[in-house]
Amino acid sequence: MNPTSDVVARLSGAVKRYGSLTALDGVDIVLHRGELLAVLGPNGAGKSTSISLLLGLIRPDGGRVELFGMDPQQIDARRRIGVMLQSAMLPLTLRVGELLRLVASYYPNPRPLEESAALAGIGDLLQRPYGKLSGGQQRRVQFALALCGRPELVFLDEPTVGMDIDARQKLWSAMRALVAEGCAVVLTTHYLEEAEALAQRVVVMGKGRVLSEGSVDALRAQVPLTRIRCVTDLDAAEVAMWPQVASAERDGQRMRISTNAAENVLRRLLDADVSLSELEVQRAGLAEAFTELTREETVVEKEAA
Ligand SMILES: Nc1ncnc2c1ncn2[C@@H]1O[C@H](COP(=O)(O)OP(=O)(O)OP(=O)(O)O)[C@@H](O)[C@H]1O
Repeated sequence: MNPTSDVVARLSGAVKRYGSLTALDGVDIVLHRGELLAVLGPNGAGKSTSISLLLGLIRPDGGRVELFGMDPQQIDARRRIGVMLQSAMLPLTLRVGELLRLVASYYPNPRPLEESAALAGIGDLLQRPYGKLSGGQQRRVQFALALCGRPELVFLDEPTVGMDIDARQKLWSAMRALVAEGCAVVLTTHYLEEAEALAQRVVVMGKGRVLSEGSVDALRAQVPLTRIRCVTDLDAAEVAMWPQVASAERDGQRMRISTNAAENVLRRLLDADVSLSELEVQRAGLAEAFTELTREETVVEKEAA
């Protein structure tokens, strides 16, 4: 277990209501020094609301919010964080270098401008007016602004939306570099492969609650399925009846099988069809675990209704 002194941010039983809508219904989230926590969940799950509470942008109707053990609205807590939200309202006429200098000046021990620019991959944009940049370039500048104060904790709310694959990969390496420095990162994303590639821990939210929390591996283990794909003449309906086969479907020449006992099913497949070819075996990923977790919530809701 991490000692309490390692905790950089915490929501305890956080409740937030908007009129009759309960956006957060008793949310517990703890973030430790130097870890990347991915917060996942469908639209409206409460991810941004949780971040807004931790940033002190809104106040909870119940529960507690702590940033470095302080109220998030305290300036001493705010000086230790960097933020990249979904919508940034930045002066369009300022040049990127000027923006970086301005934001860095709010912090007691900022990075040198060149270092921030290099980390975010915007060294060639410093002389350009912010308003003249493409959407993806503006996102990279916003990332540079989030890290220029040498923060101990960075909030990244869907940071790679609108980025091409190259820019996304670069941002991933920059996030890894931040974490390697000991910076904690809270990342919300709809790209599950992003969480899978970067996160030490994942929180899955749904309808204002935390549905599941743990390492990517632990989450994936909640769906202990393996996918088998191969070219075979076997009858899918027959294979679907085999013990430990969850499903078997035909997709043209190929068959797709889900199982929780891959070795046994593979042995039987190879025995049953000596001409079987193009075999692929893959563990279920975070995407499947996520779908399963958020689906269960719907089932529980139906049962409760
Ligand atoms: N200022 C507000 N006034 C009224 N309702 C709000 C407000 N902010 C959020 N909500 C509601 O609270 C719930 C949670 O919203 P939130 O933005 O936290 O979800 P999210 O998980 O970040 O979603 P997304 O993935 O779409 O960004 C939603 O039902 C949303 O409509």
